[in-house]
Amino acid sequence: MADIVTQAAPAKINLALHVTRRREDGYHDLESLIVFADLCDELEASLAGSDSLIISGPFGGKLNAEPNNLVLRAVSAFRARWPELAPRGLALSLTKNLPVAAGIGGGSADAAAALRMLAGLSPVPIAVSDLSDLAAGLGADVPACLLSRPLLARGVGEILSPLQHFPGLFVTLVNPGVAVATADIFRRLRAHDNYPLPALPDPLTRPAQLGLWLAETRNDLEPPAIKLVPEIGIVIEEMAQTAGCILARMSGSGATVFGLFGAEGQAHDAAAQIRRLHPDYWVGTAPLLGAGN
Ligand SMILES: C[C@@](CO)(OP(=O)(O)O)[C@H](O)COP(=O)(O)OP(=O)(O)OC[C@H]1O[C@@H](n2ccc(N)nc2=O)[C@H](O)[C@@H]1O
Ligand SMILES: Nc1ncnc2c1ncn2[C@@H]1O[C@H](COP(=O)(O)OP(=O)(O)O)[C@@H](O)[C@H]1O
Repeated sequence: MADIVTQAAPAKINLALHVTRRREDGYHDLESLIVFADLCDELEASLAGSDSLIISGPFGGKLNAEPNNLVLRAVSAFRARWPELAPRGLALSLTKNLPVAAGIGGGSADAAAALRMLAGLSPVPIAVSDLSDLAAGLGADVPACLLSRPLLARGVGEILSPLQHFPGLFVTLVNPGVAVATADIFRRLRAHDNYPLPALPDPLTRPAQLGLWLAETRNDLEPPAIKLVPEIGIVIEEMAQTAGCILARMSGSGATVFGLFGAEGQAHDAAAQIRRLHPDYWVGTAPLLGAGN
């Protein structure tokens, strides 16, 4: 093995999210168009006698390197499944660039990055598809994060259909600095039986096709989240008014809001505008990862 291995953990964005059913187990069936932005946490590791984790970066202070950290949970789950294929210990270092409990799946992306890293270190090949059930056991978003490419997610997030085509687009992400617990938003959700997503254009290659489709969709978690954190609604309105914005919406259970743009310059201008209005908010801009990833 190289002395140090690295894995990027890209931010997840729910471009559309319809909640279609509340299940007996308390979870909800969803239909979601999920994409990933080239804005990432970074996971690094080197071989060691036992596992350890240090956390740094802009949001490192929001997390503890305790056994319930999703990176360590992913390593434990992998080792329990394939004891003979996992290294004896890993000295892990996580650079936390993404806000925590923000609806962009940072923790899920970190867990998925840890699983991909361990699969890559295994002396016997392990396909990403072999990691899916381990991933689902760590969180509803982890299977999607394993793939980190545009996809449709169904069930609680474990039934995945990767898209073969996706237009080149840019996002501006804005987080008002309020952590939102996913379970809290599902608990506040009143309408559980919403209509499913409309069929996607096939092939989906042009931004205009996607824009028309998105106009027919929603994020069903947005109303309860705005009730809890009114800043979300304000940022959505501000983002929607920026030049070239194809869609302004909340991702996941919030509180991060995204603006979708066809041109990088438009996404940067929107970011600058939001930063002027809210100098204390986290604002990021990036291209979306394509279907070829
Ligand atoms: C809502 C979504 C949309 O992508 O994203 P986030 O806002 O968390 O980023 C995901 O479904 C979240 O995935 P993830 O964050 O991995 O969720 P989990 O840890 O498995 O679940 C946290 C809690 O959310 C609720 N939950 C989650 C997923 C789901 N389909 N139905 C639910 O009711 C459950 O109460 C669960 O206890
Ligand atoms: N490595 C990690 N990064 C972020 N959150 C983590 C991590 N490990 C555990 N968590 C916990 O997981 C929860 C969800 O975090 P996150 O994935 O950032 O939010 P969301 O699912 O809303 O996008 C938080 O309460 C956080 O404390």
